[in-house]
Amino acid sequence: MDKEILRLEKVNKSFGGVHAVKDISMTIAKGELTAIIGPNGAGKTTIFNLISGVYKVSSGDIFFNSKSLLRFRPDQIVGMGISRTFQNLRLFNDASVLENVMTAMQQQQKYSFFEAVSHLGRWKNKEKATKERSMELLDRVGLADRYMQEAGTLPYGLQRRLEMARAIALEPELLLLDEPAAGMNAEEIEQLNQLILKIHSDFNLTILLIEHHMELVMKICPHIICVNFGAKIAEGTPNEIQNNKDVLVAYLGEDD
Ligand SMILES: Nc1ncnc2c1ncn2[C@@H]1O[C@H](COP(=O)(O)OP(=O)(O)OP(=O)(O)O)[C@@H](O)[C@H]1O
Repeated sequence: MDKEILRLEKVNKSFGGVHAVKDISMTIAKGELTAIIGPNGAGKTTIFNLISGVYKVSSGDIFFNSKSLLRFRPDQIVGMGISRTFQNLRLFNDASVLENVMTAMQQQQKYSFFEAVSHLGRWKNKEKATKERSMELLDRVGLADRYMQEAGTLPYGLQRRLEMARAIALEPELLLLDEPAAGMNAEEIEQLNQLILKIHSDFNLTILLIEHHMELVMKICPHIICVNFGAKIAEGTPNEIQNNKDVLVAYLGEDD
């Protein structure tokens, strides 16, 4: 395996009586495009919430670039190089597409209000540079022609695209995508697959994505991990996963 970027070691998470994540271990190599799949309620989003520091593990450890993440807050974890999207979009609906990306980019640059007022000239230059870089990013994700539009008025598929642009604006090494295809039609999903492949190579990212629908990830993710009832039940290539008995059983009876 190439150099490891993320490792989960025997991670457990319980909410009262619900054992949502059971003894999960996994290793993601730098530059990989990996999917975590599993039926509804399998524990996928909880795994993301543990990696991004939203929840604390009940036991086990999570390493990013060989450093344990357990004592860091979510904002510190973003600063270390992990950003994410959410199943339920978190955009500034009344702000423009460009402003949405600029806000994320400025968060990453971390310049304070005092710096802004005391170095007005420099701040203006930064503002200009941020705007240019945001436009470049919007161009890469195919939203440049919509930059003035209010985010909330974009078609749903494009709102998901914008949310991805905001996550990329935080300049992550590892990008976590939480069900990026949720609510999309077949054509939007095909476009999304192309976009994920493009940002993966354009931005030199490691991508870990969660998906409920197995067939969506088969085309684009060479490394797939399947979870069910909180535990890892299979890991391998699309071909190995497709032919894994436990995976087929986990998905049997699923009607959507
Ligand atoms: N904050 C919480 N409090 C209590 N239980 C929770 C909490 N978050 C998740 N759970 C429970 O943990 C289990 C796993 O949920 P999780 O959302 O991680 O599954 P999922 O695989 O992401 O499902 P989906 O595909 O429906 O999003 C479920 O039984 C869920 O009800």
